[in-house]
Amino acid sequence: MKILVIGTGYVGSTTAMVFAELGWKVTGLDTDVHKIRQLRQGLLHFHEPGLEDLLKKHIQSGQIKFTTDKDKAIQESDVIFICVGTPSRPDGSADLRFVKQVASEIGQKMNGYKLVVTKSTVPVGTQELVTGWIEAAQEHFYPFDVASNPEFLREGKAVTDALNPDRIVIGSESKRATNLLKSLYHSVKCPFVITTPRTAELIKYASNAFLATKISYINELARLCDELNVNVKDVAGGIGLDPRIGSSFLQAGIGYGGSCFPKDVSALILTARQNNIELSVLEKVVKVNQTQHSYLTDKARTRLGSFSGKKIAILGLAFKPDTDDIREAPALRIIESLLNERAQLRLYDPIATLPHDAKYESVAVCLEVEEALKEADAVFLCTEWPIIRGIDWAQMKDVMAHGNVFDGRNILNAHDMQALGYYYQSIGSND
Ligand SMILES: NC(=O)C1=CN([C@@H]2O[C@H](COP(=O)(O)OP(=O)(O)OC[C@H]3O[C@@H](n4cnc5c(N)ncnc54)[C@H](O)[C@@H]3O)[C@@H](O)[C@H]2O)C=CC1
Ligand SMILES: O=C(O)[C@H]1O[C@H](OP(=O)(O)OP(=O)(O)OC[C@H]2O[C@@H](n3ccc(=O)[nH]c3=O)[C@H](O)[C@@H]2O)[C@H](O)[C@@H](O)[C@@H]1O
Repeated sequence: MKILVIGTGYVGSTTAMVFAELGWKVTGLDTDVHKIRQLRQGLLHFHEPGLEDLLKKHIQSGQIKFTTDKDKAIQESDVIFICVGTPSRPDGSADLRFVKQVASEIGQKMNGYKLVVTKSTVPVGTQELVTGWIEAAQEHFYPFDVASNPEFLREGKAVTDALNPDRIVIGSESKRATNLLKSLYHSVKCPFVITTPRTAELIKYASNAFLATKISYINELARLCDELNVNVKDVAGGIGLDPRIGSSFLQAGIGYGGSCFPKDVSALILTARQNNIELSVLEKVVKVNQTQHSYLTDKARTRLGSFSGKKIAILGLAFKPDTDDIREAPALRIIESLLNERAQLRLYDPIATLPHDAKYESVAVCLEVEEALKEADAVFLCTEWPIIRGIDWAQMKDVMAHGNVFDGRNILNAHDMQALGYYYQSIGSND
C-alpha cells in the first residue's frame, strides 16, 4: 500500500515519518519547493526533537520520498492523508481553502480507488464537504472514500506522541475505509475509536478545547492564589492527585499559545454559534487567556512605575519549550505591549527567532542568557526551556542592574529568589 501525505508541515512531516517507521512506502507532497528541497536533503524546516533522525534514516532506506509533482503523487498512491493547514479566518472560523484545493486536485487527478483521510483539524461536516469537492472535480468516475483521522500530537514531542498515541480515532462511514486505515496502524498498540466522521471531527476540537479549559481554569485560580497567599503549584498538585481531575495541564502561567489551541477553541465556539448554541465556558476560557499575559505585565508596571526607557530582558520566545514555533506565543504579546510602552528589550531564546517585522526592529536579540540580562532593570521568563530553568540566579545578581524577576512560567521558587535579594513575581506561586 502506498501512502501519500499532502502538506509537509509539523503534522504532515511527522505523519510521513511515522508511516515509514511502521513499514509503509510514503511520499510527502508540498507546494512549497523550498521545504521539499530541504526534506529531500534530510533536513527539517522546523525544530522537532528526533524527527530529523527518522527523516535521514527513511530517506536512506528509500522508505520515504518527497515531491512537488502532485499529479504523479496522487496517481501512484492508494491512501492520501490531507495534512494542510486550517488557519483561522478573521471571524475565528476554520479556513478550509487549502483542504478544498487539495480535495479538488485529488478529484481531478485520481485514476482508481483512493482512500482520502483528513488529518488536518477540520470542523464537523468537513468529511461531507471533502466528498463533495472530490466528486465535483472528477472528470471520470472513480470510487473513493473520505475518512477522518484527527491528529493529537504535541509539538516538541511529536515523534513519541505519534508513535505511541493514547488513541487512534477513525471516523468513517465505509467498512473498506475503516479496515484499510486499521491495517495501516496495525502495529500500533493503543485503543481505536471507530466512529462517524462527524464524531471524529468533534472529538479533536473537544479535546483541544478541554485542555485549554484546564489551563484557563488554573490560570484564573492562580490570580486568586496571589491574593490569598496560597501557592497555585501546591493547589494543582493537590487537586491533580484525583484521577478524575488528573495532574496534567494545570501549570499556571502567561497563557496558552501555539498554532492550535487559540485557533481550535475559536473555531469550536463559532461552530456552536452557527448552530445557535452558546459555548459560554469556552468563551470565558478565551477571555482569561487573552488577559493572562497582561496580568503579569500589570504587576510589573506597578513595581517598575513605568516601562518607558527601562531595560528589560525577555527569556524565551517559543510558545513552549522544544519547538521554534512562535505562532500565538504569549512572549510575543508581552514583547508587543512592552514595546508599545517604550521599553528597551533584549531577547534570548535558544532556537526561536522573531518574525521579520519592523515593529520588532528595536529588540536586541542575544545569543546568551547573560547577554540579555546585562544591566537589565527587570526580566520576564516566558518559556520554560531547560537552559532558562537552570539559570544560576546568584551569579546573575551582579549582571542585572536591578533584580526584578517576573516569572511567567512559575519555574522558580519565590523564597529562594527573595533570599538572593530579588524582587520576585510569579503567577500564583508567590507565597
Ligand atoms: N502543529 C501541530 O502540532 C498540530 C496540528 N494539527 C492540525 O494539522 C493541520 C496542519 O498543521 P501544521 O502541520 O502545523 O501546519 P503547517 O502550516 O506547518 O503545514 C501545512 C503545510 O501544508 C502545505 N500546503 C498548503 N496547501 C497545499 C497544497 N495545496 N498542496 C500541498 N501542500 C500544501 C503548506 O505549504 C505547509 O507546508 C492543521 O489543521 C492543524 O490544526 C493537528 C495536531 C497537531
Ligand atoms: O491540535 C494540536 O495542534 C495540538 O495542540 C496541543 O499541542 P501543542 O499546541 O503542541 O502544545 P501543548 O503542549 O498542548 O501546549 C499548548 C500551550 O499551552 C501551554 N500550557 C500547557 C500546559 C499547561 O499546564 N499550561 C500551559 O500554559 C503551553 O505553554 C503552550 O503554550 C495539544 O496538546 C495536542 O494534543 C494537539 O494535537
